[in-house]
Amino acid sequence: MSATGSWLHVSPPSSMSGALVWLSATALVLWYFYFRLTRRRLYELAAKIPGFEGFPLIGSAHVLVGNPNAMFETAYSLSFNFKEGTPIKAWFGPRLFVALTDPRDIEIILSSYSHIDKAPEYKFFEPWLGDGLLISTGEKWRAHRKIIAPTFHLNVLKSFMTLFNANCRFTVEKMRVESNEEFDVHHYMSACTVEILLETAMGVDKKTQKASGFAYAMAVMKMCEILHLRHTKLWLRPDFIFGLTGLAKEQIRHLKFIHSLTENVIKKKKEDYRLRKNGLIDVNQNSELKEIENGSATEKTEVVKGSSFGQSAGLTDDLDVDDVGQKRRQAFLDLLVECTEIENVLSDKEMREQVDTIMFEGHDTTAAASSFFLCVMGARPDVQEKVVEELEKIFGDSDRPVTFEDTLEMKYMERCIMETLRLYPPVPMIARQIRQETKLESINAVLPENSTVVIGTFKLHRNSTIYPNPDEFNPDNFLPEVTSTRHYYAFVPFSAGPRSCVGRKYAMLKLKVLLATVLRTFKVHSRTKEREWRLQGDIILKREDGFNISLEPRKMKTKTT
Ligand code: HEM
Repeated sequence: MSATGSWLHVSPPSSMSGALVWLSATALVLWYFYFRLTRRRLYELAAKIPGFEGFPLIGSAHVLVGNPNAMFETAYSLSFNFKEGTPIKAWFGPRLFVALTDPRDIEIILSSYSHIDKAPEYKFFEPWLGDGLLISTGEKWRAHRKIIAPTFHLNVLKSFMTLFNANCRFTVEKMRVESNEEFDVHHYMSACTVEILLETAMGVDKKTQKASGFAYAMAVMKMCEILHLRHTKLWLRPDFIFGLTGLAKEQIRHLKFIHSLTENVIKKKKEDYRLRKNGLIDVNQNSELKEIENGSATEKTEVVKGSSFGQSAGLTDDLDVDDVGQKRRQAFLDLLVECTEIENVLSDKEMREQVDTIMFEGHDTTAAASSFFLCVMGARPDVQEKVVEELEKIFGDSDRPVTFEDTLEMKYMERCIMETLRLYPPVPMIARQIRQETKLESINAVLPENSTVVIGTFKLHRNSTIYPNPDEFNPDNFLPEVTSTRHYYAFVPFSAGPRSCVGRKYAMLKLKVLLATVLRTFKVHSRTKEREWRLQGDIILKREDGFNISLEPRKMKTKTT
């Protein structure tokens, strides 16, 4: 017998392993008590919040086991077990999540500069968006927001009108091939919104790009699916496990493609900048913007009523500051290049992160919004006819492009866009990490430090105590006399407060030009009623069954330029 064998013989395996099991169990119990003790305050505060207690250790994580696409609808139906507007808690492993759907509670979080930290779930975006505006926090976020917000000022947006029109007309012409068959309109909307972003905020000609807008949008869609899986499947959260899966390889492939587009855009822009600096190409590239800056355009400053979302109820923020004439206004990437090349306030890496962020946030959200809008038009011919009547009043028989002034007249269409964003908010929820105990308004309870707050936008927008018949599409929900009496935080498709969407005015203007161009050209039909749509909330709200519509031409070809 070997020496090892005799040693084993002296200490029988059963008693050895028994002792080990006993020791481990004792250590585990002690650790568990210590763990509970250090979190006593968290449990005390959580006990006052209604919701799901779940099982020991895993909480409600078992709910996440099913089909990730069905999860959104499952969570929504579970919320009906509680009184409308009440905060709802759920434990996922040791983490406490509290969903807020009362406007008063939502205001406490969104209006505050203390609650600007994003939840840890946003970190899965990092390989893609780095520390861009969507994810960053603290001083970095503040400094970058100050640089970026003015690039979406109304005067910059007005200078994009020609490009909005040209790209929307181009898309509409492409859609003619669909004849009367049903097709997924989201494909067209996402390609169009990517290309518009390239040509406006980024200021590059889409034809100079190797990849098509559609290919970019598809890679983004795949990335959202992967991120959604990481959010919902707890075992995919640790990087080392995720790294072993095929999904990680897929992610690398999609990111390579996505980043190559943004790198190309930046390269092109920097080349143009250097040529301009050396006087080799025209400095006044964006002549429309130049005209507006010089004051040769119709008006210098104005208060825009209606079309400029976010100015209601007297609430202004960094997008609404009107200091035109004192500051030179530039489009997004023009300014960022100057910040890296001249002012040195932004590194190349930071610039790329912001370009990736704007490319993602700026296209997928508006693609979803415009697709939902067109599906609603198909499902509600009565509403569609009223939108078209308004367009006919504005344009008559003319085939002319949409002007900024026209968009101010599209009041009914604007209400329909708002109503679409109410029922189908492209960002159906937002999550923040709470760094200090925070008293709630709707119930006598306090959010514990380090809990995760979920702003349940989709649920909030369908609260029957705020919106009568909440599931019915009713543009009158946005009549001025109705909105003026509603809590400002009862409608937050663009979030609100200091971290609200920087692109909201851009989005509203682009949506009006795009949707007016489609509806001036086609009558939209849909075979399915809204109640039959299957919604999927993977980062951006979508229709799992596809945004299927068919088109009937209203008139002859539109001009493509
Ligand atoms: C219908 C269209 C849009 C909707 C519904 C929408 C919605 C939102 C929401 C809800 C947030 C807050 C997200 C969070 O806190 O997790 C947000 C942030 C943001 N959005 Fe949008 N968005 C839209 C269009 C755009 C466009 C067109 C752009 C840019 C061109 C844009 C750029 C951004 C950026 C950069 C942020 C981060 C802001 C910050 O944290 O300071 N969005 N958006």
